[in-house]
Amino acid sequence: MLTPLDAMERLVARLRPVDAERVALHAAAGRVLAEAVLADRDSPAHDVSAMDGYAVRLGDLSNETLAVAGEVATGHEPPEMPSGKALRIFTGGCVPSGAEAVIRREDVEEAPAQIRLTVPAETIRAGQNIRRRGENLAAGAVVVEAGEVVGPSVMSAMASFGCVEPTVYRRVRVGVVVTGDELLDVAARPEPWQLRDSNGPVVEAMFGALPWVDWQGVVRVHDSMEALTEALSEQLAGCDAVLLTGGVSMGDYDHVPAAVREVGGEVLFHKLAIRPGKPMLAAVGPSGQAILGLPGNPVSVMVTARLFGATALRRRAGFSRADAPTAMVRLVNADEKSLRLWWHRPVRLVGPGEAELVAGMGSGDVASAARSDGFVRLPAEAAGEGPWAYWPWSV
Ligand SMILES: Nc1nc2c(c(=O)[nH]1)N[C@H]1C(S)=C(S)[C@@H](COP(=O)(O)OP(=O)(O)OC[C@H]3O[C@@H](n4cnc5c(N)ncnc54)[C@H](O)[C@@H]3O)O[C@H]1N2
Ligand code: MOO
Repeated sequence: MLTPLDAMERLVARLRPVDAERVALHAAAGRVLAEAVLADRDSPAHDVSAMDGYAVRLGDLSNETLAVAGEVATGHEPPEMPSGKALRIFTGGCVPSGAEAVIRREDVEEAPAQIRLTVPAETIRAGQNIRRRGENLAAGAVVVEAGEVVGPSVMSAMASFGCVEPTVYRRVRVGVVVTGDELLDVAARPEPWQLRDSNGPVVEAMFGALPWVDWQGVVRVHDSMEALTEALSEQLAGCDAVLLTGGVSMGDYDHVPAAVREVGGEVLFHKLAIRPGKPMLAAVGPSGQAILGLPGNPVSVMVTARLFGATALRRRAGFSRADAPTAMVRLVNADEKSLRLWWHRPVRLVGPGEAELVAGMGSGDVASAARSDGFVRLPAEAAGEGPWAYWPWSV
């Protein structure tokens, strides 16, 4: 049986990013860059002061005191450096040509029109407290590669380098088909043989509000081949990725594998060496859509959506790092249990790099899962405290 690592590789290899579009900078927050951001000028664009202080020529420091000729005004072209005098300068101010160092305010005694050094003149070196033009990056260089998400740090660079209308991937249209005759709306009062649909809301909570997702909604269908095929092809017509829940294992009413084939899906894998979620299916639709059949048990849906759903959507969204695990944690209450499958166990974070296993009754136990922050992965046959790869439930 396929390992989750091989399955992930197969999935990523067969999916392609959606098209790109240009958007205004403010609308690019949270979106994925489809083109690299380039520096439109040197950074910094001029030699600048790293401190509040005084710009000086080194040769003038032998004098006991130095007259202050004026200041370098912020936001203006710097004046010429006068000889035999200092210029007051502020952090980020452009260093006048001819100035060789900036002396910090706290290293001088300040009088209204002159300064006196309070540190030995020999300790002031050429270039001291000056950040050189282009020392961060030269004009034309790549600041951020395509495939990165526009978070606060990327936004800062884009604004600084005048990226007025960046090219980003368009948002990935995601739809969901939830299957099961036993399922009712959350507002319903179920009989003991019925259930409220929790998988639809779970998948929506995981992906629906992401800035790079265009949420197309959840449709619920009965366990009939006709109803399922119709719902799936309707969702595929308007989506870049469709997630199905339930109906993917061995039961007489598990129509998902047949329906996926019926609508022209090419199955990439069906059944993985994982718990929970072993019956999982992945396919590619006729126009490159990601199709995932997530096993119906609620915790299986949470785990497989977080692992394979997130990766498939990120790949379609254009992320260069589609399947990076987020962190490693050590278990503070490890046991010696292991499986011949790759085991995903709910945990609660208890400290930096530390997590606690949350006891539960398996993949139908939503009450226990609700006390966890995410899950760890133990490879087949592995046991003990780890550290293990950890995924938070939230993407
Ligand atoms: N003979 C076998 N039977 C099963 C196997 C197997 O390998 N051989 N695998 C088991 C595993 S593991 C899982 S997981 C389940 C997954 O099966 P399905 O994807 O076909 O899921 P369903 O049978 O439709 O549902 C399973 C379970 O989850 C509940 N469910 C379904 N949808 C929802 C929803 N939207 N909200 C809340 N709960 C939901 C459903 O009522 C069932 O209780 O198969 C095992 N069987
Ligand atoms: O592995 Mo299933 O996914 O037990 O619920």
